[in-house]
Amino acid sequence: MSVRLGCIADDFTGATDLANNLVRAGMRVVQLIDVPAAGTDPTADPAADADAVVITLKSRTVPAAEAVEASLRALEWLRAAGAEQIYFKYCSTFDSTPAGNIGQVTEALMDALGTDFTVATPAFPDNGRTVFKGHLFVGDVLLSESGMRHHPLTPMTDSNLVSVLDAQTTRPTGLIDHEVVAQGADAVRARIAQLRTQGVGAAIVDAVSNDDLVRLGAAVKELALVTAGSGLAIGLPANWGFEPSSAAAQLPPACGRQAVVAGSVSAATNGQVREFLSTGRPAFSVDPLRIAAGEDVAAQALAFADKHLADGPVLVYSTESPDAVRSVQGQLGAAEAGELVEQTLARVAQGLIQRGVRQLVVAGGETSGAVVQALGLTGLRIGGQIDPGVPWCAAPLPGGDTLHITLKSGNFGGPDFFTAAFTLLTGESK
Ligand SMILES: Nc1ncnc2c1ncn2[C@@H]1O[C@H](COP(=O)(O)OP(=O)(O)OP(=O)(O)O)[C@@H](O)[C@H]1O
Ligand SMILES: O=C(O)[C@@H](O)C(=O)CO
Repeated sequence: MSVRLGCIADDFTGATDLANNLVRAGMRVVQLIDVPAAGTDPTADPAADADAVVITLKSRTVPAAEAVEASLRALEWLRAAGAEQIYFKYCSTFDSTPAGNIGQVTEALMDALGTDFTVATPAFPDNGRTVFKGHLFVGDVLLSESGMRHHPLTPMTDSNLVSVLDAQTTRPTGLIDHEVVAQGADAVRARIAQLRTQGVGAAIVDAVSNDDLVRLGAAVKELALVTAGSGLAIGLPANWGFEPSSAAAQLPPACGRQAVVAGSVSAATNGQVREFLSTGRPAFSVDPLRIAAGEDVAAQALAFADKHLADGPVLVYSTESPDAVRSVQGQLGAAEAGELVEQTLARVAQGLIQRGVRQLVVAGGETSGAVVQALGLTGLRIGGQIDPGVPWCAAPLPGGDTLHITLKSGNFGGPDFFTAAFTLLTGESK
């Protein structure tokens, strides 16, 4: 059987978030890290029995030309695997800047697919992301009033997604508003036909509930390309007859030591770090200025971990308040600080695996990308959901052992995520 849905995710936490929603909507999903090497036969690999394949890229904050090139390579592979529809997954907070990459990648995929129209919606109501009149809300506040206004790489200061996307595209951007979505799939299809005659390339779609996403899913059945956060995955699989299922893939039993590596500076991760510290468990703070000064901070973190790993989860974090992050960025530059921290945390993760960690929580999309690449993981099996958008996954390590890993989006997860995740995995009470 060939792949129904081919997905391209612009970061690592986002890819597992999407895979999780597709699994829960009844699809068998394979998540691949990066595009398989040229010459790999798509029918001779695990994608052969998958209903959906999610290709994981780290293309959210790289220069737009690089993101386009990687996305087109992924598209080519997915089409060769037989994908009938393409899903470009970006962040539920629409993380991008006028320089990209959501609009630029969307248009490149449209051109390659020879299609003149697509939809765009980051709505994910289960995680408080709703879109109304084209404006994105995070919980009860507009995007521009949420913690995302301080994001170190993609500060989101405009909540009007029509204007945000329009600044990134050559074709005009339109809106399918809630009044239309509420009327059902036929009304959405009629609006799409109207927008097409007006030359609109992509339309932001309002959605404030899962029912809206189900209606939208049915309406976009015939589109070659859809673009969204993970929420639309709630509504799409039904187009092929899949039904929601709570039977996520069973992962093998977890063993080994436990650790958390947090490089996210989002509001939810800040709360989770505070909560972990309040329990008195061992935690090591990574200071970017020390890395920049030439100290071997990764070695210091691992020496700290050596003392505590035998007693339970150890946290290594660079998570800081927005003010502290701004101050570091002012001294080092935002991209440079990000890169230094990511590379250090990736080395820490490698060292933790060498020290017997087999249950690893990673917080932050960019951070997850750096860690997964450093660990040489090539694919993830999706297991049970810890919190909306965050499943446990399993991956073979290059040495043959199984690593249980969860890639937590910066703003996802409850306050006690860093301990609750292990409790769920091992079935032990706290
Ligand atoms: N103390 C710090 N000072 C400056 N930059 C930091 C600091 N800690 C982390 N960073 C950088 O900030 C960026 C955080 O991005 P990341 O994607 O990992 O987290 P996030 O944006 O919260 O998560 P998500 O993308 O899943 O929402 C990374 O590049 C990281 O290296
Ligand atoms: O959509 C989201 O918010 C997440 O899956 C994500 O992409 C965070 O990086």
